[in-house]
Amino acid sequence: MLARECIVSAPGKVILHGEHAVVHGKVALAVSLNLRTYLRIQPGAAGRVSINMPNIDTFLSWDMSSLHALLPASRAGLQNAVEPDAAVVLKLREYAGLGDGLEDTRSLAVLAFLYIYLSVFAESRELPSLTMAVWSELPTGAGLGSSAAFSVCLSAALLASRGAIACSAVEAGQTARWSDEDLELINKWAFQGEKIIHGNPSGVDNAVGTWGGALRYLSGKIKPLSSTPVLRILLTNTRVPRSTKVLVAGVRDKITKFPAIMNPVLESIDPISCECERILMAMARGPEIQHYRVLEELIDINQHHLNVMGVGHPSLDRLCQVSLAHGLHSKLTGAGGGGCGITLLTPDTDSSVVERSIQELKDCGYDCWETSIGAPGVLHHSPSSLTEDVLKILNSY
Ligand SMILES: Nc1ncnc2c1ncn2[C@@H]1O[C@H](COP(=O)(O)OP(=O)(O)OP(=O)(O)O)[C@@H](O)[C@H]1O
Ligand SMILES: C[C@@](O)(CCO)CC(=O)[O-]
Ligand SMILES: [Mg+2]
Repeated sequence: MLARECIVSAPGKVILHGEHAVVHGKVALAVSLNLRTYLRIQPGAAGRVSINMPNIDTFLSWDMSSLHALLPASRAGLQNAVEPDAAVVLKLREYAGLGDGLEDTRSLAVLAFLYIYLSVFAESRELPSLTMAVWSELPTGAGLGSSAAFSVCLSAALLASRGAIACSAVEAGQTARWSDEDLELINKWAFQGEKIIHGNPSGVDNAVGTWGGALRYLSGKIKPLSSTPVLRILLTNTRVPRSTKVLVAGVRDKITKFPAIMNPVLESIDPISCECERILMAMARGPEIQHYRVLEELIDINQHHLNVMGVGHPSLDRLCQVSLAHGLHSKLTGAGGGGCGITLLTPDTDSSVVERSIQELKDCGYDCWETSIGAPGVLHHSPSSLTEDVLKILNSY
């Protein structure tokens, strides 16, 4: 049985530049979003573990004795988040009665839960009864880091329940952050969750979900970009469903098939991200309209590269065309193949142009809204710090 309930949240993210290339050791620039995933675990009915994930229409409950049989034989220790191996994942799949289709990414959330739950409690050999509920403001599987926000929440809540990171009660109406050391551990386990959901993640999405703000990410090295200008960004969800796991695997296959063509494309995306970072730093010292012109060009150049990598989609081409007709520049964000795109709004963009663009994109059947970026990373919540809507949803399970 758990000692008490634990409520956490983590933000989604927008990748400005470097998606896909970052999986292959190139730089990515990413920022957190003001849309969050909320997760609560609380003591459950004795002898049962129940998970409620309304965003993906998944509600499951297991008997504790059957879960005990799945505990890994080795106890690698909490500090060394262990990579899920294929045999373990297969065993969990069979246990949960899940098919092995690449397409059904929803089932991967169940696997991520089982894997982190069993691993985190493996050492104590005592599995607690619990009930988990997750609710997200993020569209699922649309390029805004919903899988990472979910994995970060899962990791934080389970580590806190295990007593592996601080879990003191939060004052009414307040939220609390964890120490850097605790955040490192949350991020390590969230990365394992992402491995189950993405196959071969770079780690950039879970880093943003954990630390929040703006950051530069390169091969596991995270550099916070503390002085970035306030950028106005339009987010468009084409509502075309896609799976990051499938898209990342597709890019890997293309690189294997055409290394001499694809490696230079990756090499060329790297300086796009670096140039963007340089401009953002210059803008933080004093933004000029010329900086925005460069950012717009970088967006166009990167979008072409992403198309060459095979992660474009006609719905994203349409987003680029519609926004460009109003003088605005867009690119896909996240894994592409549908999902979301970003459009840069500049100080010389008239508000009527923004309104017309939003309307035209909505007329295409897309969701479109101006977003705000730079939200805090993973948070520990008191129940009264949640909005009534979120609390109502979490309380209904
Ligand atoms: N709120 C949620 N509840 C349960 N599972 C979730 C939730 N949000 C995301 N997931 C899991 O993440 C999967 C979607 O992850 P995927 O990586 O394909 O998209 P994304 O993270 O939204 O986009 P990107 O990786 O491009 O930023 C879902 O199918 C599900 O397994
Ligand atoms: C496509 C990708 O680069 C970003 C997905 O948000 C995958 C990853 O970095 O893990
Ligand atoms: Mg994802």
